[in-house]
Amino acid sequence: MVRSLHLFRPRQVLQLSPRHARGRGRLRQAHFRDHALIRAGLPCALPGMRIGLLGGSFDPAHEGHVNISRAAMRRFRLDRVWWLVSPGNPLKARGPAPVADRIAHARQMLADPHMVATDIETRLGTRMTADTIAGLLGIFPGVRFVWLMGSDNLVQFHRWDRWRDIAASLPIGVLARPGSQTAARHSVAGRAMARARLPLSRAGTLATREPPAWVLVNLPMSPQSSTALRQSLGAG
Ligand SMILES: Nc1ncnc2c1ncn2[C@@H]1O[C@H](COP(=O)(O)OP(=O)(O)OP(=O)(O)O)[C@@H](O)[C@H]1O
Ligand SMILES: O=C(O)c1ccc[n+]([C@@H]2O[C@H](COP(=O)([O-])O)[C@@H](O)[C@H]2O)c1
Repeated sequence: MVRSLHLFRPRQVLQLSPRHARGRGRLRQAHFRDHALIRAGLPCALPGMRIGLLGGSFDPAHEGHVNISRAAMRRFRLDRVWWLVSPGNPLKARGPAPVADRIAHARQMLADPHMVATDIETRLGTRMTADTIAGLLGIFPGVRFVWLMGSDNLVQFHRWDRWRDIAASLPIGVLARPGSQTAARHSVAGRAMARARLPLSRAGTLATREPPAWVLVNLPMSPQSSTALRQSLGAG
């Protein structure tokens, strides 16, 4: 574990340097003071590995998250899926449960060693996905990251900070969620990225595609949601 990382304040840790603008995409790769130090507290990843990043509040984690992670591994031929348990969604007014509690519960949900629940955003001091991705691209050069999201997230993706830069920086795998596939296809981001959409038959190549590239896959869907779980816990 990286203890000394917490001595840095987030702004000091993440410095987006123009000199680091090269790379696969348009997000400037983050220049961290000490990549080795930060990497020591993160999961291991080697150049060439295909890693899916599932960002979320996980408040709490549920079978729907596990279901799409398994599907993403299989359909996009990923080596790993990392859950990025968010310190707090920038678009959600209500703050989630403490991040340590959410991570502990998320880890209990995961039995597959190829999937890990991480506190990467807490370690990097990032909240905006664009900053998190810039950080990871800088720390893990050569790793083929894929951003994963449920189709409900694509519907409001155009409200995310620098969403076009995110789409230009890594491929995106969208997994069907009940009730939102059509809205996702017709969303602002879905229409803006229409020409970069891959046919389903190419989903297995997603991780090696130059961004922008995305695909929407169907799967046996799970109706689970954290909101419903919180409500049933509240009612209980
Ligand atoms: N049942 C599901 N099917 C498909 N995708 C899902 C499902 N549940 C969550 N996701 C996706 O997982 C990611 C993280 O979701 P999140 O942690 O917000 O869970 P949630 O159930 O959507 O929570 P909430 O109800 O609080 O909004 C998002 O990309 C979301 O679209
Ligand atoms: O960067 C942004 O502007 C942004 C806005 C909304 C959501 N996100 C990310 O989207 C992911 C899903 O969030 P959530 O709360 O719907 O689980 C999570 O990683 C958030 O940090 C990111």
